[in-house]
Amino acid sequence: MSAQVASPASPASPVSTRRYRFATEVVTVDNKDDPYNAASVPIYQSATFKQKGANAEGEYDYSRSGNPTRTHLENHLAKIMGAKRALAVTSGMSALDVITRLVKNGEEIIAGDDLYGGTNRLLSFLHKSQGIKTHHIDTTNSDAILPYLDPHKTRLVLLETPTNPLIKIADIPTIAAHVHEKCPNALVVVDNTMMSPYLQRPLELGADISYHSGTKYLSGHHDLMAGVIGAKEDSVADQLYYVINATGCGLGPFDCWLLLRGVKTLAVRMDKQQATARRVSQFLEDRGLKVHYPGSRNHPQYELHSRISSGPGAVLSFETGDIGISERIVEGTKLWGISVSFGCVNSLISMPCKMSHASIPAHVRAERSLPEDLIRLCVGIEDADDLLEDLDTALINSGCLLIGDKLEKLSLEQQS
Ligand SMILES: Cc1ncc(COP(=O)(O)O)c(C=O)c1O
Ligand SMILES: N[C@@H](CCSC[C@H](N)C(=O)O)C(=O)O
Repeated sequence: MSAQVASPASPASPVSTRRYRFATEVVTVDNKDDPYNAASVPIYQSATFKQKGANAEGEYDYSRSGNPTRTHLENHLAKIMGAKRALAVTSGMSALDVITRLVKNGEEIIAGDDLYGGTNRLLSFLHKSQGIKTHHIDTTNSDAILPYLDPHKTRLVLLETPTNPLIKIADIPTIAAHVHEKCPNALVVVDNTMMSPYLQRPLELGADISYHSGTKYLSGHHDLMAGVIGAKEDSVADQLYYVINATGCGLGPFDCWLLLRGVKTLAVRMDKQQATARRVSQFLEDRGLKVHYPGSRNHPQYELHSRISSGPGAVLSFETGDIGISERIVEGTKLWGISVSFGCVNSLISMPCKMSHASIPAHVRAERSLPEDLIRLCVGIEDADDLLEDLDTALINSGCLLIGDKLEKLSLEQQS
């Protein structure tokens, strides 16, 4: 791929339209041009590609600009995301960094007030380093954005839905319609990491760009870092590609290969993880805990989420009302690994305020009503009964008392 231009005719451009259902398309990687009919796309572990002559540049010259393994991955991702073109970069944060480079000095971003800690950090950094302001709004209220939309300033509207970690839902079609009506030059960007393209399809719901931390569900095994950007229009994809080549954050061949391998099992992994997550959510609600999960009919936006997605996914969070109890629950589990991140085949447990969201200053977390005792669960593919038994033991041993079916906090006297 030429290093000089963001070529619309680059090998990453042609995208076949989806012909089969998702579970079929995701496992069907187009490799028909392979000279040896290799069943798995090879890893082109090469930084450079030779030319036949000084004026005879081939399809690829340098892996920062393009690499055949990356092209296969990007074409496959574009197909499953319903994107005109997809681009693979070194992490989810790198994907957001590339996207925010479309914002010029003096322009503004609008984002949610519940969002991944690293995203908040990057937006704060943009403000400090370049004066690019972000307005944080409540994305559960589709009209909350209206006073902030400015056709001369608004460049990006960034939605996480469900949000990390409070699992709030944004009405993508309604918000996108507001944005496009009032600010024709603004781009609606959806972080679709928690859902994956299997469960939610932002580009079909009105977004201009959808991006993912490929570190999570797309790869599924926590063995690589990656970011994926899908654009609805070639003109936007060309600008993003230009930034990727200019800054050198394209994903390396081995990680492209790992991601291409991992993504094939996305649908089966997600089905299993989601089925168990539904049980975990019910189990916690039955014990009287406040659970945040869009698969629960008690979630305030259950109907909305059911309209814009085809499932609730496998990340949920819950409150205990007491930081000490939460710590004991997290540390009392054996099967649930204490770890940041989600989307892995192994189940994980964490306390966002101490881990993934610790970079958000405590007073900002408080202003945004992020509970310090919140526990986040990322449900894996283990046996569901084992996971529930492990959680049950940790709950009982945490200082909670089971009264009937409900957990009650033990008084200090009772604990001693
Ligand atoms: C919702 C969300 N978006 C983006 C990211 C960033 O992804 P990465 O860790 O791959 O940079 C994360 C987590 O890190 C996340 O939770
Ligand atoms: N130390 C890291 C924390 C990464 S959190 C990863 C993931 N998005 C999650 O929500 O758990 C950092 O500061 O970025």
